[in-house]
Amino acid sequence: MTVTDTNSSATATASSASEKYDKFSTSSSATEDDRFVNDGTVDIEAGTNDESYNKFLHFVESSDKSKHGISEHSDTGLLPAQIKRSSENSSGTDVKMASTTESSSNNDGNGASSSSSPSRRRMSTSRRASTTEERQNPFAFREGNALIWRNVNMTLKAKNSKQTERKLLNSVWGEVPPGEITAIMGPSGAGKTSLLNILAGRSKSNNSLDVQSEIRMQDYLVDTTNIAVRKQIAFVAQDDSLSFTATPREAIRFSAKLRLPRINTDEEIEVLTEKMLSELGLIDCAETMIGGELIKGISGGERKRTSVGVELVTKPSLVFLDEPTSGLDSFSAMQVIKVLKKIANAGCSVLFTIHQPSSDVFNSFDRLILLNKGMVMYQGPVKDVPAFFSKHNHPMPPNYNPADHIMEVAQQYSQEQLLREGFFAKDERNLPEAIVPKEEKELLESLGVSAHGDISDDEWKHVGFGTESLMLLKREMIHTTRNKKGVGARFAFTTFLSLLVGNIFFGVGNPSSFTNPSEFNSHFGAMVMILMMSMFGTAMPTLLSFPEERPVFLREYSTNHYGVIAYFMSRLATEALITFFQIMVLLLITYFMVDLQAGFMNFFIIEYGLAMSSTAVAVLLGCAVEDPKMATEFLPLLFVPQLLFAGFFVRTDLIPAWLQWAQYLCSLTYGVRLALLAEFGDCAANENNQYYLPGQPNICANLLDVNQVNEDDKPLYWGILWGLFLAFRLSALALLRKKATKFY
Ligand SMILES: Nc1ncnc2c1ncn2[C@@H]1O[C@H](COP(=O)(O)OP(=O)(O)OP(=O)(O)O)[C@@H](O)[C@H]1O
Repeated sequence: MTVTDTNSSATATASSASEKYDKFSTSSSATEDDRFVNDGTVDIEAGTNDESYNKFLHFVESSDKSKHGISEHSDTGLLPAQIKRSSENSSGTDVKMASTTESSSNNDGNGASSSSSPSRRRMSTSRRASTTEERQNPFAFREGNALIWRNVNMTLKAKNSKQTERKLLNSVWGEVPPGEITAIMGPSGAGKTSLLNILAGRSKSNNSLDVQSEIRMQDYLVDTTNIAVRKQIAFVAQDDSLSFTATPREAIRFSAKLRLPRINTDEEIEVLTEKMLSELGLIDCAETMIGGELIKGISGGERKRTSVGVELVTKPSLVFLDEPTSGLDSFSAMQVIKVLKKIANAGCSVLFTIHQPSSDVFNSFDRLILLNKGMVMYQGPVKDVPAFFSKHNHPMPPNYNPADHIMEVAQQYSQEQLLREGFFAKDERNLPEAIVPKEEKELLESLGVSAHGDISDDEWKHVGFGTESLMLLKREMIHTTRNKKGVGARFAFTTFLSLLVGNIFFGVGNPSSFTNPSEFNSHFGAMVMILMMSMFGTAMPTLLSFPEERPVFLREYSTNHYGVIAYFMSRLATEALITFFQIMVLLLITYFMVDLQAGFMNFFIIEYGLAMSSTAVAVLLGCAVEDPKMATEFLPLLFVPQLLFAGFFVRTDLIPAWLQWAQYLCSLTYGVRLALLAEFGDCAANENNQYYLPGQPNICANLLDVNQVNEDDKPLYWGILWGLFLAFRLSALALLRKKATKFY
């Protein structure tokens, strides 16, 4: 496939768009439009044409600022705490939001300047024409979202009266303008990742931490922990949570297909994917599996670049990256930074943390936020760094990496001395009052306009539930076939254990050689053993695999790949298929070796129902725990109650009354009852059965009686078995959805 450089067209588009911005910002129409309600918020529903936006702009800029202030009556559910704080802090003056693209050259580390507000301009654009060429271009123009923050505080709470609280971030402030790349640097432990996580909505107050922040996208006050807002931010985390059986090409294509509007054809997505791979130097390894602990795959650097590609291919307008160059050699690091620059040139706001950049990499940043012990030591354009450090007694040594120099200053001198020398400038920006959107929809409409052009609402939407489910299912199937070690081990163990059980209980199911009751007990024992094998053999891998795949799911869900239901359904379909084959293997060996009496298919259906039902419990437990190691701790919780309440160690009516309800949660109980009816139902009904011993009671009937099995209750047993399946699956779905939405 040929890959052409289309960046020039992106630049051309960008400049035409900025002309458009300028035109908007000089608009003089001053009448109040019907779309603007009295509190100054905009009614998106009423129309989004440019003329209306011009009016809105003029209205915003000329009317009483208090109209745009923070409304105590906002029903968005966003930032109730911050609404109050913002009202208190707000200057109420008529100064526009700082745009750092034109920062003054005598910057004193506070990066504030006074160009026209990017956020106001941003509101004035509509979806533009979208061409195939644009859709195939990873660097097509998009309308960036300025991110501005202040008063970001993070405090480690004191655990007891002897401890004191520890400020991890102290009144941190800053901004990420569209069209620029902003690096966060600082010594280890300075708070870089903490700041990035707070801005990206991935950190929130909890028992040990107190987190406060005031974050704006454009002029809108936002709660980035709100999942709807968080989905607007592309985030590349430090740990690359990628599906380990996918290839870089598949991972990037998957992200593009699910996250770009449906107007993008498969062909366009193919070209886009190839361009992204080429830009990131991933063509050579595009067909190699990403790999993980069990499978050797692409290198760490290639994995990192794949993570970057997965996010950038969606043409985000705001992207955060946590150490995108860690583990990369200087050439690859520069390659990544160049791609970030191109994305920024296309209108995106880019913010990332970085450790020890080379001087070339450092000089290619537009802006720098230098954190030291949780405080902003410097904030502003990178080109102003040498002058700033010289002015404050630490001139750059000649021929020295500026990044090394500023890190040395930050680490060698005490915070008090640096304060005396004039570092740690206070936030002197004069921000306008923030707008609190009336509805979440209003905020999302105003932030969500992107590079996808002037297209209909239908084409603008992402792919639907059907495509999401199919793509997920396809990926799950590929994962299963490629995960040879994992799936292979599952089938190998099943075969081995089946052969073991088959040999130990060889022929015990055949009553023709029956001479004494102990042989009958072996028959019953073999049946129960096969049931337990099918149950634990399928539930255990599921319990362990769910937490393993959890980081991938959480990343993809929180970055708008698909919904929880589509994910859940595709997992269910894959599990159902694997379970089918696993039970088939198990029964093909044990059924015939043990010589069971129930019909093969009859027994298969019971085994399958039991396995699916027990897997549902495993999925629920798997959703509840956060890491695979913790999942192994949960294994006894999966097994022991099943054995206790199954009825073959102790009759269920002998269990204390206050605990008897638990038997209805144990699928093994009902699997055993159904299997007993299938295996021994006929002989229980027939006094002269093959197990008959003269002078002895009907032992088949006795076995059913001891286990409280009643032929008439068969539909009830099936109902409970499938009812448990449904109940546990739905609970797991609800839990997963809750966890995904509250993922920090
Ligand atoms: N959840 C937490 N509980 C306790 N302390 C925390 C927590 N999160 C961060 N910290 C502390 O906050 C400080 C800043 O951590 P952070 O990871 O943000 O630093 P960093 O600048 O990214 O460091 P590095 O460059 O080493 O990754 C550290 O001292 C860290 O121990």
